[in-house]
Amino acid sequence: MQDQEGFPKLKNDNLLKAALGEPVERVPVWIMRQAGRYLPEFQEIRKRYDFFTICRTPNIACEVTMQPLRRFDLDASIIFSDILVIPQALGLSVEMRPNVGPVLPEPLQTPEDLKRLAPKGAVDRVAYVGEAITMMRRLLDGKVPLIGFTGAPWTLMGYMIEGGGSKTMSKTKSWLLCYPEGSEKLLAMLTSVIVDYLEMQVKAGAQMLQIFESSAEHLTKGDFLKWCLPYLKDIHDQLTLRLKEQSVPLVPMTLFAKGAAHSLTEQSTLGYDVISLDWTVDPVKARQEVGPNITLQGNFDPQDMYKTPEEIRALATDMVRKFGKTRYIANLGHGITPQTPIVSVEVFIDAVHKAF
Ligand SMILES: Cc1c2[nH]c(c1CCC(=O)O)Cc1[nH]c(c(CCC(=O)O)c1C)Cc1[nH]c(c(CCC(=O)O)c1C)Cc1[nH]c(c(C)c1CCC(=O)O)C2
Repeated sequence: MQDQEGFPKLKNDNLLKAALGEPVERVPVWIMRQAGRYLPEFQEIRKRYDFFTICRTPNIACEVTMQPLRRFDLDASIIFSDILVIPQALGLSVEMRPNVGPVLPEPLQTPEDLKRLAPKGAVDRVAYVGEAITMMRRLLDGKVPLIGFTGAPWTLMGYMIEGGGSKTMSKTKSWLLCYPEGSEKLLAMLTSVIVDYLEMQVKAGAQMLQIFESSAEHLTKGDFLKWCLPYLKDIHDQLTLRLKEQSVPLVPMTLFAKGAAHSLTEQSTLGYDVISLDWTVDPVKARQEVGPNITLQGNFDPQDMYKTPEEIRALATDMVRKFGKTRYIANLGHGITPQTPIVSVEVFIDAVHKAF
């Protein structure tokens, strides 16, 4: 592991400039889940290896991270991994079943089960993510910046209690109601491990960080403010403090709270440089709510990637012009879906770059 120094010089820094509000040569664009099942070359690798084997093997993780960069004129890379490596590091088993998604066969049932979790040493059990990040920085040779990421506490808590994805999150919501103290304890434990994990990623070479609160959409505004926001603030503040204490340069941080457009103003007070939006939010309205000093990211509807190239070009151009050239990073409003045509991605990226 090493500090940011000693890596190849960055050639395309539009992403980092946009995050910090500096002028850009072109609007930077990347795609959530850009390394994934819509790419035939990913499917090929996936036939040969189990999902978490790919995550745990730095040279395979790097190969997969590189795949979309070979095809597309992207302005960022994101290290190949998954948010569920943290529940795994805490001691829960997680399987990735093809066409089903993640399954945790022994989820947490009551706060008694918190005893089964091992926060001590958890970050050491995801050291392979740091190794992949360091290896990737060398392979990238400064082509584009490398983003590290984590799931946010509420989203991870949901998978750990539901035992997988859930349409309602009813078990997790009943924890909030029946075991408020146990819920707080779990969220605080996750926050602490996440701060260690992000610190490790920055030291390994991550040049920007994204926090995925993908399951915010299940909560009312009141519950989002109570069960997500304080932990998201802690993650930002504790990580910042920790890096400053060690004189490690800070990196821009992005918050993606899917379905939490009801609280954009509140999100903008947490200290994050970038707020990532899902597709339900109007760009102009989002800008009014967060003010001029936050960068916005998003928010093309992933389903619009199934429209014709002409329609995609028109919609993407319109989106980028509404957000404006500065303080903006183009992306989808959520992950790209498996059947998306490759040509849609090409047209989307080209439209972003040509919008101004
Ligand atoms: C909720 C969540 C997960 N994982 C992630 C989130 C937050 C983002 C979001 O909300 O989409 C984050 C994630 N997962 C993956 C990445 C890789 C980096 C990248 O963006 O290219 C990232 C950033 C790889 C992946 N993670 C997963 C795949 C597909 C797995 C396979 O090959 O079977 C990939 C490439 C599997 C996964 N992992 C997860 C689910 C629900 C699923 C199944 C659904 C799906 O496949 O899209 C948990």
